[in-house]
Amino acid sequence: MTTAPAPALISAAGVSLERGGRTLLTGIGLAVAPGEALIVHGPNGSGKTTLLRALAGLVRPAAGSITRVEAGEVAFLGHADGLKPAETVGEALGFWAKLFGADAMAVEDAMASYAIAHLSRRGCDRLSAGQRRRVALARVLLSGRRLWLLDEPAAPLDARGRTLLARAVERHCAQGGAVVSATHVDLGWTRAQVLELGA
Ligand SMILES: Nc1ncnc2c1ncn2[C@@H]1O[C@H](COP(=O)(O)OP(=O)(O)OP(=O)(O)O)[C@@H](O)[C@H]1O
Repeated sequence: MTTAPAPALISAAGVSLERGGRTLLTGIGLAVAPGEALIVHGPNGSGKTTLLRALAGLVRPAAGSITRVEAGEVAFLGHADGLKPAETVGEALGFWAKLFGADAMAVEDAMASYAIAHLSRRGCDRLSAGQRRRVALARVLLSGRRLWLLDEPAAPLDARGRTLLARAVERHCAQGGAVVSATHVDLGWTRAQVLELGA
């Protein structure tokens, strides 16, 4: 007996997107099932962020349809890291852990995943751009949500940070999660599907 393939966590069919009255993208179709990653690649201004925001339900398509798992299963990381300057890294991750129902062990794991344990007592206003991004990515990990939508997750990350991100994505997919990421840099996710947007 053959088992039916798992339904996609997110899919889009015939999607058109507009910004400022201008058509940006047309005929976009995609499907990302549990265990899969999709990279949306393209140069500056090609519409990657707009597409990611549409996939997250933050922008309404001008045409076509987008189907995704319920909002409580989606973790969206935009360009902004969303850290409070007055909090330390440990306080921030502790707050989110509580919000997501994660325990102290999960916080430790998330910090270890992005090699930020040594920053636990540092104020978020005293982090470098790459360190802030690592903390924001640790928050995505802590969320325990199945579908990650990541907009330029690696832009400020160094080579080590990108390797850690690739490993976290691989683990997430191996556990039945799925990831869609917009990027104009090489993420090194060798098994990901790629959707190439034009200039
Ligand atoms: N609020 C807005 N109003 C009108 N046009 C916009 C708005 N935001 C973005 N655009 C335009 O939409 C196009 C796509 O922008 P978008 O941010 O989706 O591209 P991107 O591929 O993510 O770019 P980048 O790599 O620079 O982040 C650009 O040409 C941009 O000028």
